Amino acid sequence: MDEFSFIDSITQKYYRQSSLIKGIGDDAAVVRPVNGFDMITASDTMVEGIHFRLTTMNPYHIGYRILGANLSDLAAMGCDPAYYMVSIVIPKNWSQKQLEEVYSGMHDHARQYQMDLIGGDTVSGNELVITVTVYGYVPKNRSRYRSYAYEGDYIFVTGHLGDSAYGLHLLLEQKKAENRDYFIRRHQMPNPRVHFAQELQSLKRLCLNDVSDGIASEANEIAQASRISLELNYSAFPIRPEIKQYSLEDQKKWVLSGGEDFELLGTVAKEDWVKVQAAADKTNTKVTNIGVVKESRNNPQVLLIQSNGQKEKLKRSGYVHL
Ligand SMILES: Nc1ncnc2c1ncn2[C@@H]1O[C@H](COP(=O)(O)OP(=O)(O)O)[C@@H](O)[C@H]1O
Ligand SMILES: Cc1ncc(C[n+]2csc(CCOP(=O)(O)OP(=O)(O)O)c2C)c(N)n1
Ligand SMILES: [Mg+2]
Ligand SMILES: [Mg+2]
Ligand SMILES: [Mg+2]
Repeated sequence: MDEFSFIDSITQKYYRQSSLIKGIGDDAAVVRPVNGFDMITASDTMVEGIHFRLTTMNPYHIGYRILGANLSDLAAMGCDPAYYMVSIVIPKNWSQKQLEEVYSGMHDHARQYQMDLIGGDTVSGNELVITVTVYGYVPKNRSRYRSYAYEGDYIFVTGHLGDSAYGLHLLLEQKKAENRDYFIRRHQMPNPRVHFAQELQSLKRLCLNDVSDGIASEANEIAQASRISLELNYSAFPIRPEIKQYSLEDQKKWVLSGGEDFELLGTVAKEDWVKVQAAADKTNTKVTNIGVVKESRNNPQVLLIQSNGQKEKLKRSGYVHL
């Protein structure tokens, strides 16, 4: 199949979003945003050998996960997903079927949020590299910045931490384990918290960051951006019992800096905590209060309170590319 029939094959028969004027097929796509909304855009890349190996993910998972990583950034801005664009470098030894599976993973994930594929680029090369750019809308001035944490806020996190990194560990070590399939699925098919964040759009102020590199990293990003300190209670962290069976050192490696949880880390005024709990109930999302925000303008940092009450400075220990 040549490049042009490939593009034909991935073009949607119809589009779901009413703000789309022109999708795939011209020099660029055209969107007419609705008044009263801000447009949000984010981009993430997956590279063979860095984000996956053919032993850790099949082509369907690659598609599902790359859209998931991008959706997670949209969720962290509190936004409604609308569009995505895909730029792909395809290795010469990849079959048409493998390529179709990558797109099928993206399509299936996109359909859950009524997103449309509106463009991209196709190039051949030596290893698979896929970049997805997403677009969405948020009611004017309701974006959820990392700089929105205030002294006295409750800190919360969705879902469980460490599942994906533990799943990757089981895949790489080819280990048998209790509920192995669950952890592997959490690695291969993440569940970004889009609906939960949408449900909170009525809140005037909310600070959100998605956990892609590891909570140690994202918590520090919030502390720096908001110029406050986060005090986190390790004993309150939502960690699966299968992970808790391991030594504290192993646990922390997965839970604090394993990355790819694609959960949301947030802070909210104490009086709005009940609204966060209600949004969690409504969208079937687990949410856990894991600490409080402290004043610290001159020395923003993250402190981890151990089960014995001792406080330790939590450094930015998540995944770093360069
Ligand atoms: N190569 C780049 N060129 C321009 N902006 C970039 C580049 N890489 C990252 N960014 C921007 O830097 C910020 C942080 O990026 P990143 O750490 O990848 O965010 P996230 O972890 O949320 O995906 C974002 O605003 C992103 O758009
Ligand atoms: C084979 C393999 N080795 C290691 C990892 C772990 N890993 C790769 S990238 C990454 C961090 C998340 O990716 P990044 O591109 O930094 O996402 P972003 O923060 O930009 O959303 C992690 C934990 C993996 N997923 N697969
Ligand atoms: Mg990124
Ligand atoms: Mg992010
Ligand atoms: Mg990201």
